[in-house]
Amino acid sequence: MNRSPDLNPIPPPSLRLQPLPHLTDTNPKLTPFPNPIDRNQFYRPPTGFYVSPSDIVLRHVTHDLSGAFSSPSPDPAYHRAGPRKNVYFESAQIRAAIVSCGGLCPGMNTVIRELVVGLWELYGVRQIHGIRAGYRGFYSMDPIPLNPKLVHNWHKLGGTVLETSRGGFDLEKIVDAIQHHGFNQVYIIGGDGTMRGAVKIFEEIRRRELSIGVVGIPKTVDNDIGIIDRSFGFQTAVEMAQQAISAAHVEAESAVNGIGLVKLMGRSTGHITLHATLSSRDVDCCLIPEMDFYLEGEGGLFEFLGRKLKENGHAVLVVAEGAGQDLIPRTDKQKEERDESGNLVFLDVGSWLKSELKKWWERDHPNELFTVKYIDPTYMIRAVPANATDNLYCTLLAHSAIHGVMAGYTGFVCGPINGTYCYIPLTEVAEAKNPVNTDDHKWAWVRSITNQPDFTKAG
Ligand SMILES: Nc1ncnc2c1ncn2[C@@H]1O[C@H](COP(=O)(O)OP(=O)(O)OP(=O)(O)O)[C@@H](O)[C@H]1O
Ligand SMILES: O=P(O)(O)OC[C@H]1O[C@](O)(CO)[C@@H](O)[C@@H]1O
Ligand SMILES: [Mg+2]
Repeated sequence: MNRSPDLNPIPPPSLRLQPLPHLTDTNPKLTPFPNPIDRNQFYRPPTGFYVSPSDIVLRHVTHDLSGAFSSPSPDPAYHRAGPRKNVYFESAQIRAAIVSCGGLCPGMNTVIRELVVGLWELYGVRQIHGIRAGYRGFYSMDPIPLNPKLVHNWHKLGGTVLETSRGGFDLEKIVDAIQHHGFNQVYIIGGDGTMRGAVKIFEEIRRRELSIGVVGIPKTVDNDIGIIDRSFGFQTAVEMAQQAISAAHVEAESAVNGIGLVKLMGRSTGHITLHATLSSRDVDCCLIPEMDFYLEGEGGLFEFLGRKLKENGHAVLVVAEGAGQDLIPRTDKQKEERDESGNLVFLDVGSWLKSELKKWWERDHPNELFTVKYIDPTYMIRAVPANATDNLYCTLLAHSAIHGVMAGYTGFVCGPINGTYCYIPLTEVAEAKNPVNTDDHKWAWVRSITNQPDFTKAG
């Protein structure tokens, strides 16, 4: 790790600045150049335009002055993102590669577009290539040359024009292909799995002592990546989920003993479900993977829904796809089933709940009307273009990534921490998870809105 005070300054003892890998760690002979933005007619950098390595962002901005909850270890701090006075690449020598991996997320195309436009306009890069269909595309398909004209309207499109895939991670073949094509900047857009793969690519590139910058741009509609404030596309997805919840509410309200059931994305985290619940106010019960629940008996889901139907005549239930997976009966084959990336394949908690609800009602209220309307908007909430806020976020992310790579940093991720864009070591992001904290005020707020049980009594 480059400990030169120029690149990784020594912070005061109360802070722990997370050092960033730099190309000069493995190639100390690399020399910096003045940033070509100096010559950019639109920017003409004013004083204070460039960010210096001593500009840092604190991970925690809230502090307890009483000291009751203060931690004895120093607070983590991160390098602030932004253009640096010096860069480690000559524009004409740059060959950049952009790849998108994993599931879709609103804003992927915006990030790609802005990487292309930013590299081209800010730094005069002309060799920019898109890698098709995720990691496997490095070694199995020809790269696509990209330019601002080609990508100019991509931010209006959902999905990823470059295409994406799961699986296909072959480290040797990927790094061989990066070398073969002469790429010296690699921009990797993806979720937690992608970031774990990016760490391996970064480490292999270091092992081979190649001067190639690797940056991860965290993409996860589930918002399951830690440290950063939130992932791009998440807000768009929450907004889309509102439509499904509203429809479920209308359907439930218009039936006798109507239940509106909505399943939302969220493999291991319930952020979409939680935020959609809090914004909608139509939800009577919110089930997330971080919280166990049970159906029968005192304090169970059926008892609660029965009470809601009696009081209001209808109820709306929103469930994250990863919730209740332990309750759904599985065959031995289903227990082993994984997708191409090794993620466990989930059973449909919505269909299962719908069928269990019907069985319960027929058993306990055989002569009363009852309706469950199940809405599964799964792909609709992520296959849309980003909203305005997410679009802006994607642009700033892409530009932050470019500035960091140009400055010679590598093996890092960019993202907002407390509203300020930062560079975070890739290894740290690949390990950090972001579960919903069911002990904090937000979850308490959900429970106060819904009055749902805490499911702590034995089922
Ligand atoms: N531990 C790992 N090491 C190397 N590569 C990995 C690892 N985990 C996942 N990958 C690769 O990363 C890519 C994307 O992984 P995955 O399908 O899990 O999606 P993701 O990046 O987590 O995105 P999301 O979950 O948001 O859809 C795949 O090509 C997969 O093979
Ligand atoms: O069907 P696909 O493309 O594998 O994606 C589904 C998964 O992708 C995600 O959106 C992100 O991991 C999960 O919520 C969901 O389980
Ligand atoms: Mg994932």
